[in-house]
Amino acid sequence: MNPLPLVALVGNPNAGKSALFNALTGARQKVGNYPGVTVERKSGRFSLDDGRPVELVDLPGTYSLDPGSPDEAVTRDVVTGHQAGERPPAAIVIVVDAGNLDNHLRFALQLVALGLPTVMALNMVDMAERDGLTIDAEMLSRELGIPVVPTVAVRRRGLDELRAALGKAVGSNAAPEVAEAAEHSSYTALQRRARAIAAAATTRPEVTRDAAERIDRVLLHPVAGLAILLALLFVMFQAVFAWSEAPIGWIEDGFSVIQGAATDALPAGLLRSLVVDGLIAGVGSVVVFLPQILILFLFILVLEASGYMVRAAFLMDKLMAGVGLSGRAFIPLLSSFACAIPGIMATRTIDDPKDRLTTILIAPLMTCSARLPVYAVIIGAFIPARDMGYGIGLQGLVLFGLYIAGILGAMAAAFILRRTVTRGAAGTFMMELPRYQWPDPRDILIGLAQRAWIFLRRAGTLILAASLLLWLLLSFPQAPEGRSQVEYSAAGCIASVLEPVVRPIGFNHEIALAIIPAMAAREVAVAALGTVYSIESDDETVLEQTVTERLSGRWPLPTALAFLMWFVFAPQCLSTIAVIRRETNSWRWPLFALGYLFVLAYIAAGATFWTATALGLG
Ligand SMILES: Nc1nc2c(ncn2[C@@H]2O[C@H](COP(=O)(O)OP(=O)(O)OP(=O)(O)O)[C@@H](O)[C@H]2O)c(=O)[nH]1
Ligand SMILES: [Mg+2]
Repeated sequence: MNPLPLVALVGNPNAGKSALFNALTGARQKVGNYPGVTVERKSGRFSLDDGRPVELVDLPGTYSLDPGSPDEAVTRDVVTGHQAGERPPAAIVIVVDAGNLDNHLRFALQLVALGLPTVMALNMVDMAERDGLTIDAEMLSRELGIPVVPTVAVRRRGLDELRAALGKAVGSNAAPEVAEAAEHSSYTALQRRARAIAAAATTRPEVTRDAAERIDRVLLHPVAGLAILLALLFVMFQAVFAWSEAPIGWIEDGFSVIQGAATDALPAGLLRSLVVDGLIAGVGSVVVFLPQILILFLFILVLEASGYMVRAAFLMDKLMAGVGLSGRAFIPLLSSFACAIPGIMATRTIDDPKDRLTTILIAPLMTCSARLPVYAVIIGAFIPARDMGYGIGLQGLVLFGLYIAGILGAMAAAFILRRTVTRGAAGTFMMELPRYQWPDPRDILIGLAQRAWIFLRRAGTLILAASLLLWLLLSFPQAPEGRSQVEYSAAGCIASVLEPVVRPIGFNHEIALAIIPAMAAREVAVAALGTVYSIESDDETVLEQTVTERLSGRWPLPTALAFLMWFVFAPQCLSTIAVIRRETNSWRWPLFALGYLFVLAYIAAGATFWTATALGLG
C-alpha cells in the first residue's frame, strides 16, 4: 500500500500551526498563546479539494533550519527528509503570523529555498486587521514565488482556499520559481530581505497599537507587575476552595447514594467490603476533587490563552536568572503545575543541555494537580475554615503557602544544582511577547473537558487498580477476633517496617501505610486513608462520612503539617520518573531525582514537625 503523501506545517512558534492543524484535521491538539506549545510531531489526516487524502504533521515552531533545541531538531529533520523512519514531505505549509511578517518571513525564506512544493498560510489576518494592517497577499506570493493564502485558523477562514492550493502543490514537482540559495545566506542577508518584502507587502496605519503597550507598562513593571502576578495566584487558590464547596457536595452525595445502594444490595461479607470499602471509597475519595482541579485549570487556561503567561515568564526572569535558570524554563515549570510529565517534555524548547537538565530535575517540585486532593483532604480536616478578614480564607491561604513552598524549594534546588551537578552559565531570555487575545470560551471549555477526562480516566484505571490492590493487602490475612484488621493485614505489616523510619518526622502507622501506594500516584494516598478507615470501623455511620470528616482531629496538627510538607517534596509518582528517564536517556538522572527529592522531603517534613511541636501546635 502506498503511504499517504505527507504535508508538514512549519513556521515560527506561536504562528497558529496547531490551530490550523486542528481546523484541517478536526483534531484537538493543544494550542496556547505562547511560543513552545507543541514539542512533538503530531499527525492527522485530511482531504484535499479533489478528495485525495493526505497525512498532515504539526511540528514544533522554530526560528530557522539550524536548530538549537531538541524540539527544533525534529522540525528540521522532518522538513529536510532526514527524520528516521519518515518519508520526505510531498509539500510544506509555511504558517506565518500576518501581523509579525518581518520576523516570520526570515524563516519562510529559508524554507522556500529548499525547493519543495510549498504553500504559505498567511495566518491571523484578523489580528493584523485589528491592528490596522493591510497585507497584500498577491504581492507576497509574487515575491516569494509560492501561493499565499490568507487564513484565520481559529475561525476556520481560508481553509478551502488552502486545500485548493495544496491540491495543486502536492504531486507537482515544480520547484518554486524563486529558489535562491537562501538556505545558505547569512542571517543578516535573510533578515534584510525579509524586512524588505514585509515592508512592501504591508500597509501600516499612522497610529500603532498602543493599548497593548500601555497594559504591558503596568503588567511588566518590576514592582506593580509582580504584585499583580502574586494577587492573581492568590485569588486562584482562594477560588479553589471558595467556589468548589457546592459541586463537591453534589459529588459526595452521589457517592453516598451509590455506597448506600451497594451496601443494601450486597450481603455483608468480603464482596460487600470489596465494593464498598475498596472500590467506591477509594475512587470516590479522589473523584470529589474534580471541581477543585477544574477551577485551577480554568485559571491556567484563561491566563495561557490571553497571552499573560509569557508576561509572567518575563517577570520571573530575574528571579530565575538569580538561581541560574534560563527564562525559558518558566513555561515548562508552569506546565508542571498541571502535571510534571508535560512540563518535563516542554523542556525540549530549552537549547542549553545543562539548563534543560536542571529544569527537568526541579519540575517535580512544582505542585502538580495530583497533589491537590491530598492537600485538600488534609487542609479540610486539620485547618479550620476561618475567615481572616477581607474575605480571605485560612484554608486558601495554607494552600497558597504550599504552592509557594514548592516554588521556593525548586528555586533552592536549582541554585544548588547549578553550582554542583549541572554547573554552567545560564542562558538568556529570548521570547517574543504574544499579542493579547480574549480567550475563546469554546477553547476553554474544550480544555476543561480534556482535563476532566484525564482526571476521571486516571480515577477509573490507575486509582481504581491501586484501590483494589490496597483493599486486598488490607483485608488479608484476616485478623483473628480482637485484633485490628489494618495492623494484622499484609499492608499493615509492610507499613510496620517503614514506620520506624518515618516516626522521627512525626508520621504514624496510617501515614506509613498511605505513602507506599502513593508512590504510584499521589492521589492514592487519599484513597488509602479512605479505605483504611472504612475497613477499620464496623460502625455503619462511618460510611456516610467523607475522608476529610473521618480524619478530622485524628492526628496531631504537627503530624498533619509534616504530611503536607512531605507531599510538597517527595517524588511520589512513577510516571514522572519514567519520563525523566526517557527525556535524559539514562537511568542516572531519574535515580538522582528520586534520591534528592526523598532526602528533601524527609528533611522538610521533619523540620516542619519539630518546629510545629516546639511552637506548641500539637
Ligand atoms: N485571532 C487569531 N488567533 C489565532 C489564529 N491562529 C491561532 N491563533 C491563536 O494563536 C495562539 C497560538 O496558536 P498555536 O496554534 O498554539 O500556535 P503554534 O504555531 O502551534 O505554536 P507552537 O506550538 O508554540 O509552535 C493561540 O492562542 C491560538 O488560539 C488566528 O488565525 N487568529
Ligand atoms: Mg503548536
